[in-house]
Amino acid sequence: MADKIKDAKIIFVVGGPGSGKGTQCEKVVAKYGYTHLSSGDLLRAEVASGSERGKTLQAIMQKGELVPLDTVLDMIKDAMIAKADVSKGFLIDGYPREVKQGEEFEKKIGAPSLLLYIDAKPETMVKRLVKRGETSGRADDNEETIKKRLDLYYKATEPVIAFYSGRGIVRKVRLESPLTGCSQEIRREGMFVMKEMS
Ligand SMILES: Nc1nc2c(ncn2[C@@H]2O[C@H](COP(=O)(O)OP(=O)(O)OP(=O)(O)O)[C@@H](O)[C@H]2O)c(=O)[nH]1
Ligand SMILES: Nc1ncnc2c1ncn2[C@H]1C[C@H](O)[C@@H](COP(=O)(O)OP(=O)(O)O)O1
Ligand SMILES: [Mg+2]
Repeated sequence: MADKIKDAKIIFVVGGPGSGKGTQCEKVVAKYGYTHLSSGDLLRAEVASGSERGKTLQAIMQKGELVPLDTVLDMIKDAMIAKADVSKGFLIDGYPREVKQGEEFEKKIGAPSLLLYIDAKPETMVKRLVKRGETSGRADDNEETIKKRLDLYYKATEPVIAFYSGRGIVRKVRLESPLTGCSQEIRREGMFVMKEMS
């Protein structure tokens, strides 16, 4: 089974909570037909199923903490296998959250060819999540949990970017509005990323 995804093209999508990972992934899917797998969405689907495992996960996510590595990695792997025959590549959104998650993914599945780093200012992320919380129904889109998620992002997840920068596969995407404030260099970099996807 796992053989099916042995040579799959893998792109990690990393960024803070509310940085726009899901939004950017949708654009890449529309343009390049990659399969989008969001660790948070997979976990929320498990919670929605009402399973015992889902209840345990819900309690962790509500506090803005990370669920156990094995749980999330198994879910991603199963989802990849299910899509292997129809997929030209995978956008893995929200994973790795810590360097150890990246190492385990590479041992069990394979190495990423790119890491898209969705960068945004902390105040932008908080603002977007508070706004999203008005309608999202997500238990973690409240100010207290948002602050915890942000702290954990800087502590645990930012080192992931440094780790993969050493391999030269990190591409930074910064799309904070207004877009007119975006430098030429960043625009070019954005296009470079897209070219590598096709
Ligand atoms: N103004 C603006 N809003 C954006 C942009 N990208 C995303 N948003 C909004 O910001 C919120 C968060 O975006 P998501 O794509 O859900 O972010 P995420 O990184 O997947 O967040 P998590 O699901 O919390 O991991 C949503 O309400 C989006 O509509 C952007 O480029 N500009
Ligand atoms: N790779 C991962 N490892 C552990 N926990 C994860 C995970 N991805 C998601 N989670 C859990 C903890 C997060 O607070 C929660 C929501 O994740 P998310 O939808 O990616 O949102 P965010 O990036 O805003 O924190 O799910
Ligand atoms: Mg998301």
